[in-house]
Amino acid sequence: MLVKTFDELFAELTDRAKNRPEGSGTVAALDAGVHAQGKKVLEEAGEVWIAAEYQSDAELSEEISQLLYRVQVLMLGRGLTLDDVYKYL
Ligand SMILES: N=c1c2ncn([C@@H]3O[C@H](COP(=O)(O)OP(=O)(O)OP(=O)(O)O)[C@@H](O)[C@H]3O)c2ncn1[C@@H]1O[C@H](COP(=O)(O)O)[C@@H](O)[C@H]1O
Repeated sequence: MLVKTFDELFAELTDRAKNRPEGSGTVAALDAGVHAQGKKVLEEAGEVWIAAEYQSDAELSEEISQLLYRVQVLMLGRGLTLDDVYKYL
C-alpha cells in the first residue's frame, strides 16, 4: 500500500494551488476563501469527534485524514507553510 505523509500531501496541495489543474477540488476549496475553509475544518473536526465515540477505527482514521486535508487547505488559504506551524510543535 502506497502511503502518503502529511508533508507529501502538503507538497501536492501546494502544487495544485500553483498550477490550478482543471477539476481539482483543492483549487475550488482555495477559491472559496478562508471563511469556507474554516467551516470545513470545523465540520471535519466534529465528524472526527463523533467517529471517535461511535465508529470503527477505519472510519475514525478516514475522518482524521479528511481533517488533516482540510487543515492543510486552510493553511494554504492563509499562505502558511509547514515550517510556520512546525516551529510551535
Ligand atoms: N485527501 C484529500 C481529501 N480529503 C477530503 N477531501 C475532500 O473532502 C470531501 C469530503 O469532505 P466532506 O465530508 O465535507 O464531503 P462533501 O461535503 O460531500 O464534499 P464537498 O462537497 O466539500 O466536495 C471529499 O469528497 C473531497 O472532496 C479531499 N480531497 C482531496 N484530497 C487529496 O488531495 C489531493 C489533491 O486533490 P484534488 O485537488 O482533488 O486533485 C489528492 O491527493 C487527494 O487525494
